[in-house]
Amino acid sequence: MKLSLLLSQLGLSAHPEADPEVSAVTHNSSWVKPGAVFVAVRGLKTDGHKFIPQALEKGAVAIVGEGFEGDLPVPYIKVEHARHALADFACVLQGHPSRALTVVGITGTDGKSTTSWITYHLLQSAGKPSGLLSTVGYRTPDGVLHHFPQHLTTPDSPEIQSLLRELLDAGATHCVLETSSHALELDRVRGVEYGVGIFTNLTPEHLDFHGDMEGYFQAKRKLIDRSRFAVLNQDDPYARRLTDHPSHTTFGFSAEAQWRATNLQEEASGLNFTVVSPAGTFDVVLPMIGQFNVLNALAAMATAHHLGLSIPELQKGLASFQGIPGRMQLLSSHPRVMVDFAHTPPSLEKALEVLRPSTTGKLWVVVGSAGGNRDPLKRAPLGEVASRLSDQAIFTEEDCRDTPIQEILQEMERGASSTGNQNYRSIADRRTAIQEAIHQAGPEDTVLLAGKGPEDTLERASETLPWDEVAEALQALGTRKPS
Ligand SMILES: CC(=O)N[C@H]1[C@@H](OP(=O)(O)OP(=O)(O)OC[C@H]2O[C@@H](n3ccc(=O)[nH]c3=O)[C@H](O)[C@@H]2O)O[C@H](CO)[C@@H](O)[C@@H]1O[C@H](C)C(=O)N[C@@H](C)C(=O)N[C@H](CCC(=O)O)C(=O)O
Ligand SMILES: Nc1ncnc2c1ncn2[C@@H]1O[C@H](COP(=O)(O)OP(=O)(O)OP(=O)(O)O)[C@@H](O)[C@H]1O
Repeated sequence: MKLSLLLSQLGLSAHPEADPEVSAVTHNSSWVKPGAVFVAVRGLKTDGHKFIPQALEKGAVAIVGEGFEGDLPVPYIKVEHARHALADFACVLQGHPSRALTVVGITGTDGKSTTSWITYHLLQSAGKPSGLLSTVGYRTPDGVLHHFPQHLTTPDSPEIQSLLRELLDAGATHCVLETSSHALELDRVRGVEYGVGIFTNLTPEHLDFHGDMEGYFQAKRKLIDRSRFAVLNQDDPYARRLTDHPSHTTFGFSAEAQWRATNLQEEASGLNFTVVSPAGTFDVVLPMIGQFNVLNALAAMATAHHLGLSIPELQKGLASFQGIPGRMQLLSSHPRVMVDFAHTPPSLEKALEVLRPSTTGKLWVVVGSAGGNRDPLKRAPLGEVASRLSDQAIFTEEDCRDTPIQEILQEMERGASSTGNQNYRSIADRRTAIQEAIHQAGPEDTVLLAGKGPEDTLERASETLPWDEVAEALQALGTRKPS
């Protein structure tokens, strides 16, 4: 697109001296490719204007900024708000893809990824070709999971707009977009037109960035304010403040919620409950662990119903949900084997606490701690949590890198010994440790394989081995003696 056309679509005046062809826009000088417009953003750590020379060296054909003194060999466009300009340029370059998609935005402190994945699955399984952008990666309508080069929940506006374009071109009619408070505050989603906005909950997090809870709430509420339809958690006091939205529904356990769950039963194979809703009263099965997932499922169902799914489609979709790769992923029921990426003491604690109530037999955990310079102080606390909250803990390798594995295992055992329990041992080889746990577990036991989750490598000394935790677990289940 010619720069003059781009500028005219944005209501900015053209530059008579040159009219280059523009192929992309970016705020990061190191990502500039020939033909790109570089937008200099005054950031929290540094000022993008300092990197204009680097952007020019890399082939930028125009510069956008809030104030630059000096001569430039390419057109310079002065704007009041560089982050707005970044998003606006990206929307125009990609042809405003969100206008042709039904976009579902999901925000909240917890449950964004899970709710996003369930919503995507419900839409897909009802035949609505959909895309998904979440912390875990993005999925195209063919179901393939791709990973972002950056590890952000919601990437920057040029990446969002080009992904929405990619999804539209791949035939998507709907897109589920996990929308972080950082993205809302930093205008990464400016120009995205949301059909539905879901608010899961709000508890203290990221207060260094947002200042206080009110600032955090005000950032999150932007999603709801700009969505045509809102899906709000009736059980959450912050979400309840948004019920003045002119077109909304609510979900929760409380009696006032329009979409509510009753008769909840948590079994080894998952959650069974009855949904009472404006669409009707019906039973559902969700193959997930953790009662908070009932709320995530209710939000996803309320959204999918608003977008036209019938009760049988909701029931069928929920029952066939396979979880998020490596996040409390349920692989079998007897014994119940779960793969989860929990690799810090608090996340391991939470995972074991979630599994305990629905474990009728023993609770096993296989867990390691990374080597190299990766947080050596967490090794003993991980051992302590594993021993305190499980019945049988097996300590093993987890990317030990150049640290001798025995050193890591001794630290984990030292932490475990502080509980006074005798319920732990170490098996250095991860494959053997997984086999041992799965082979020894009784049919009513739960085995949590923690720490690796969806990672695809295992780093051992100077070697990087290919690794697939789910495949390892399935292999061990396949060689288990029938019980
Ligand atoms: C705190 C935060 O969100 N920071 C974001 C912010 O960065 P910033 O303003 O500090 O940027 P800066 O480092 O000061 O640099 C200023 C400008 O100079 C540019 N620059 C800098 C260096 C250089 O060599 N060349 C260059 O062009 C930068 O690209 C930037 O445009 O603006 C950047 C551009 O939009 C973002 O990429 C960056 O996200 C950083 C990478 C980040 O880690 N963010 C995390 C905290 C985040 O956003 N997390 C949320 C949610 C997490 C959750 O819910 O758990 C997420 O959506 O992932
Ligand atoms: N609705 C919920 N309410 C409270 N806690 C939840 C809820 N859903 C999930 N959790 C907890 O939060 C953890 C993270 O869930 P999820 O990945 O869905 O959240 P998230 O907001 O997307 O976070 P992230 O962006 O890090 O993925 C889960 O492992 C679970 O322990």
